[in-house]
Amino acid sequence: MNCDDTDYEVLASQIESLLKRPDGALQIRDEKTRRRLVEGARKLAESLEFPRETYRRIQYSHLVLPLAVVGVDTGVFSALASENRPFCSTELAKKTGVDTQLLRRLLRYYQATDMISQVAVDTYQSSPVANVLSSDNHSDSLRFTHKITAQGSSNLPDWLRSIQYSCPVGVSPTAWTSSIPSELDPFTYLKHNPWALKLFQSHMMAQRVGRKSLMDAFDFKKHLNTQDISSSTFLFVDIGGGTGSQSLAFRKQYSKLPGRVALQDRPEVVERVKPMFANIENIEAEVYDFSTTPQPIRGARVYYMRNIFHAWADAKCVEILLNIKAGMTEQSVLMIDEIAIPETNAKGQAAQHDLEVMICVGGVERTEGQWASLLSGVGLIVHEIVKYDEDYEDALIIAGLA
Ligand SMILES: C[S@@+](CC[C@H](N)C(=O)[O-])C[C@H]1O[C@@H](n2cnc3c(N)ncnc32)[C@H](O)[C@@H]1O
Repeated sequence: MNCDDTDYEVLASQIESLLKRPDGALQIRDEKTRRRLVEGARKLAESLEFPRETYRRIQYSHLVLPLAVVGVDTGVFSALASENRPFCSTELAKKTGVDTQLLRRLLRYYQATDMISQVAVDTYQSSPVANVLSSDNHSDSLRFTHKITAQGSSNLPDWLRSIQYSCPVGVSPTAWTSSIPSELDPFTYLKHNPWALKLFQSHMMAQRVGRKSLMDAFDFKKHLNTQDISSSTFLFVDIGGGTGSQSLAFRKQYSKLPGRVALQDRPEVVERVKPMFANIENIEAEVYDFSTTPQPIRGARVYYMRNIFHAWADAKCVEILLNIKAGMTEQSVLMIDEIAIPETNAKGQAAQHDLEVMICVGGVERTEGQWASLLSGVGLIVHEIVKYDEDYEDALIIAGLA
């Protein structure tokens, strides 16, 4: 027994027996408890490490992403996930065309990093994570991070030195575009590289899987000014709506409300979305540039923007906000669906997103205070900040004309 009364032998045995249970996490029904355990176990594991072990963990972290991409590209993960049974390396080599000797080394790494499990000598089985990595959106999301964000993060030390460690918000080229290198701004680069746009859109969708949905957490009907709504009223304008997931979710959830839903985005994005909207009533997609053009739809009830402002510096956000404000009337609200970072104890997810947008687009995730001052600077007043997913610091910032 230790002096702090914790019997570490017993604790270690309990943890080991929990780990032997198949699908252990699924047995914890209470989500709050599950998340507390995830966070507690992670912190405990890290606090138990000697500094030399932490150093090695950090040093070898660069292997995880490229090796996961190899697992996706070779079809190793999807081959394992195709059946709920173990496979030996020769069978997997036949299925994937990967040399058996190389495959054995890869499989050893995947089991050591818990991407798959090993059930006997030279015998491996899929795991929940390998099953997820086999899905198209997640595979492409990994490829996006590998081909784009990771190029920028490798370049980060040199890039930050080259800008004398100044705050890189709005700095162009970004850590990523200077690594390609490209003179194009990030979104124009995507336009000229359809392969990258496809990966980016998959990344956007995969990032949201399993996260709390705004449509479930927030009752738009309660906040919508539904007076005088007619079939021609614009209810929900999804500015920079991307793949259309939020426009579609809103239309589905409020199918009984009369009125129109519109998605606005760049031409190459609208072109992809239009066929998806073709057979759905009261939903449309139009080309609109929020940087240069005053909002053409006047008096919509909700102007909704998810993950837009974090790509831009304050000066550019002011231009975008003034363009939206030009369309707003007293009946309108602006709803910004983004991270609002707390001043203390920000979660890892939010801190990671902040660096991702810094690297890729020279952007920034803002604190609640930064949101309020940005909006008041253009004559908009924050009515309410609804935090709907504490783990990601996801928030809905609702503002109206001052
Ligand atoms: C990070 S994505 C967010 C997409 C979507 N709102 C979501 O949350 O899934 C940013 C979106 O802004 C669009 N965008 C970038 N610059 C734009 C501009 N000047 N005018 C209109 N849309 C723009 C991009 O094409 C992309 O679809």
